[in-house]
Amino acid sequence: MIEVQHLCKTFRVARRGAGFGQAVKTLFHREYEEVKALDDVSFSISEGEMVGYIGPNGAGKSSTIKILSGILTPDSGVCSINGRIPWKNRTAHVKDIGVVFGQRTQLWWDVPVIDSYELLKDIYSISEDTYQANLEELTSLLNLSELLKTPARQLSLGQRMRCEIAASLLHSPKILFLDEPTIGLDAVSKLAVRDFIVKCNEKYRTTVILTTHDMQDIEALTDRIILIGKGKILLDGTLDDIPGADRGLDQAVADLYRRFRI
Ligand SMILES: Nc1ncnc2c1ncn2[C@@H]1O[C@H](COP(=O)(O)OP(=O)(O)OP(=O)(O)O)[C@@H](O)[C@H]1O
Repeated sequence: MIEVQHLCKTFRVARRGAGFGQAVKTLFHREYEEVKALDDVSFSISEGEMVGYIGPNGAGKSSTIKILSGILTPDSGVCSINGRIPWKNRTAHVKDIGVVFGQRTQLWWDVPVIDSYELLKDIYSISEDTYQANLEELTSLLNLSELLKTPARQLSLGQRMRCEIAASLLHSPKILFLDEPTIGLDAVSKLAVRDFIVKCNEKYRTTVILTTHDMQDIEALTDRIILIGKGKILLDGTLDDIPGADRGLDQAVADLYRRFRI
């Protein structure tokens, strides 16, 4: 279903020292540095799998998700999702996927959440029946009824995240990319969101790729983990493949990062 082979992505980043003198100098001579965000990344994911994509800050997780969702184009390598190349067949591809970026919003800031949902219904050409059924189910499972009439900018982070997750699922996507979906959620909301993701997977065989620093998300949601560090895949296996995982995943993952010097 998801086939990624030898993906590479390099960013060119401008560098300058601190201070006014350095700022003036860059007006005449700009220095650049190349950052290898992805360095020969390969993996494949089958339909219905729930995979935790983990790694330290700057490892390349979001870059991968952006390529898989068609937002970013790699420099080289192959990426095929349901037989499509995400960044080339974007219109067809976005109908198959749902994306939640914990740090970004897909809701229109100034309008009530329900108006954003209506817009998404038109954008994705969701039929009235499917829209109403999904909205009803998502509202009840994610406890949204009090929030739908509120503009996104007036929601707390956790309330907005619940609305974001619903927004990404209105069109019944086959694949869900979740980039830090429980960031800022209170304990009750975290459990509700995790529960909901498990239900989606069980009921609709939704494939889930989850990036998070929250190891409880990983324990609750995924059987398989892919570890990335400095743009390279370092481990692809189960939680049992992480030494010491049975004694606490946070410590075990921190030890793993140290062992790989990432
Ligand atoms: N648009 C960009 N321009 C320049 N460099 C970028 C850009 N996006 C990412 N990078 C760099 O690519 C590398 C990988 O970044 P990426 O966002 O994929 O990491 P991440 O694993 O998602 O990190 P985090 O856990 O902190 O979100 C980092 O060194 C980052 O600085």
